[in-house]
Order: sequence, then C-alpha cells, then structure tokens
Amino acid sequence: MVLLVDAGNSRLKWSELDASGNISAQQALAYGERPALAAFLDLLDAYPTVGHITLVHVLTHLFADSVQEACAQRGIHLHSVRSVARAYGIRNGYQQPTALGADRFVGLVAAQHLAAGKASIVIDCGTAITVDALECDGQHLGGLILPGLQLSADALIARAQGRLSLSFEQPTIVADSTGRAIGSGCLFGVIGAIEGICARMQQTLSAPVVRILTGGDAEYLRSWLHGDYLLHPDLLMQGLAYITEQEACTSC
Ligand SMILES: Nc1ncnc2c1ncn2[C@@H]1O[C@H](COP(=O)(O)OP(=O)(O)O)[C@@H](O)[C@H]1O
Ligand SMILES: CC(C)(COP(=O)(O)O)[C@@H](O)C(=O)NCCC(=O)O
Ligand SMILES: [K+]
Repeated sequence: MVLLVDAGNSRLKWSELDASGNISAQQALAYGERPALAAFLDLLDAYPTVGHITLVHVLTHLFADSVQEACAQRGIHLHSVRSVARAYGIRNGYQQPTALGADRFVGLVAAQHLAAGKASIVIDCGTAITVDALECDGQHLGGLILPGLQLSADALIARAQGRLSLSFEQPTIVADSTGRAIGSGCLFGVIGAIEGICARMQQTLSAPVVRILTGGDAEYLRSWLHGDYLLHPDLLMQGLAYITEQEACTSC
C-alpha cells in the first residue's frame, strides 16, 4: 500500500493511493505540543501494511533523518520529494531552486495538471500563506510568503504586553470587542492580501489565469474571497500522487 504524506509546520496530512491511482480522502492531524515526528510515527503504526511513502515536508534535517530511519527499520520505501531546478513538467523560478519549499514545488506540480494548459496562481493557506505564479508552459515565475491566518493573530497576541483575546466568530469590518477586532482584522488582512497579490500577480502571467486555493484555511478563506478560486484542500496529495506515478514505484 502507498501512503502520500505532507508534513507542514502545523499539521500532518495524508492519503492512501491505490493501484488505480485513486486517492483516499485527505486526513489531517495537528501536532499541537507534540513534535512532528511523534505524529509521523503514530501514522506508521496506524498503517502497518504500508510499503511505500511519498513524503513532502518543510521540517528539519533531524526530522528527515529520523523519518528515513523509521521507514528503513520497517522496510518501507521512502521517497522524500525535494525542490529541484526542473522536474515533473515544472521549471523552478528560484535563483537557488532547492531553497523553494518542497510543499510549494509539489503544489506547482499539481497545479500544472489542474490548470490544463492555462497559467495559474497557487495559494497555500497553511501556517504561512504562500502565493506562487506558474506560467502555462510550466515555468514558475516565483512567489510570496506571508504569515497565515492563525499565525498572524498568534504573533500579535504573543507580542502584545497586555492580555489580548482572539475570536474568529462572526467576522465584521466594524468589530465592537478586542477579540473580534483582532480576529476580523487578521481575516480581512489576509483576504485583502490574497486578492491584492493575485491581482498584481495576474499581470505577470499570460491570460487566462486559474487561481487555486489549498491548505488548512482554504475553505474558510474561500467563503470571504471575491472572485473565482478553485478550492482544492488536497492539492498536495494530487501532486504527490502524480510524482509517485512518474517515479513508477516498483516496491509498492
Ligand atoms: N483542526 C485543525 N487543527 C489545527 N489547525 C487547523 C484545523 N483546521 C484548520 N486549521 C487551520 O489550518 C492551518 C494549518 O494548515 P495546514 O495547511 O495544515 O498547514 P501546514 O501545512 O503549515 O501544517 C492552521 O494554521 C489553522 O488555521
Ligand atoms: C514557506 C513555508 C514555511 C510554508 O510552510 P507551511 O505553511 O506549509 O508549513 C515553507 O514552504 C518553507 O519552509 N519554504 C522554504 C522557503 C521558501 O519557500 O522560500
Ligand atoms: K503554506
């Protein structure tokens, strides 16, 4: 059995990939106070028959080494996807291609297929929000990184001397309490940022442009965004599935 795994800064996400190329519904587990490795090891315990894992992560070398060791001990074949200058139809736009987050690279691979010959903007709303511009021919132009919705609010509260509250309930542009003022401020700040960045980024791409939204906050943010955004919370699973097929895994 093949597992597709995405280890971000806040949550572990995974899907099963069957022999026909079908992906099971994405599942997610927040790390909370635990290290990401503990969540990964729990996942291995939950899937004792897994033979191959295609992994994308944005974590440390220590995490990568420990994951490699845990998989080797269990006889699991591990493919950890990295950003490279050129692969799977994508030409990386970074000056130093390996510096691009591997999650962003996998998102671009999936977007290239979804956009079906059109240019695209990939917006990944996780711990950070990343926005990437992809030309119709697979040339990545580059992108932006900004704090995600939860992180923006957490950072403000952590930095303030006083005790500030936070509420994402019933967002409003005219909040009448501290909690809603911060929650609504961060929400509409992120919404304005995404809309503004997309409007500017679109001018650097050939029309028409498909905007693709993914990440843990994608569905919530979609409800506040004006304009057309394709919602694909499992975009990285789609990218990992494509990469697994391209690598023609023989050990699965
Ligand atoms: N059940 C949940 N637990 C934790 N975060 C969640 C949950 N549902 C949605 N989120 C949101 O998803 C974000 C993390 O999204 P995700 O794409 O998994 O991030 P990352 O790839 O950085 O781990 C959090 O910052 C939070 O705002
Ligand atoms: C920007 C990120 C922190 C986003 O991580 P995430 O929100 O998905 O956990 C990650 O893609 C990363 O560590 N990137 C490396 C730097 C870069 O892409 O330029
Ligand atoms: K992200």
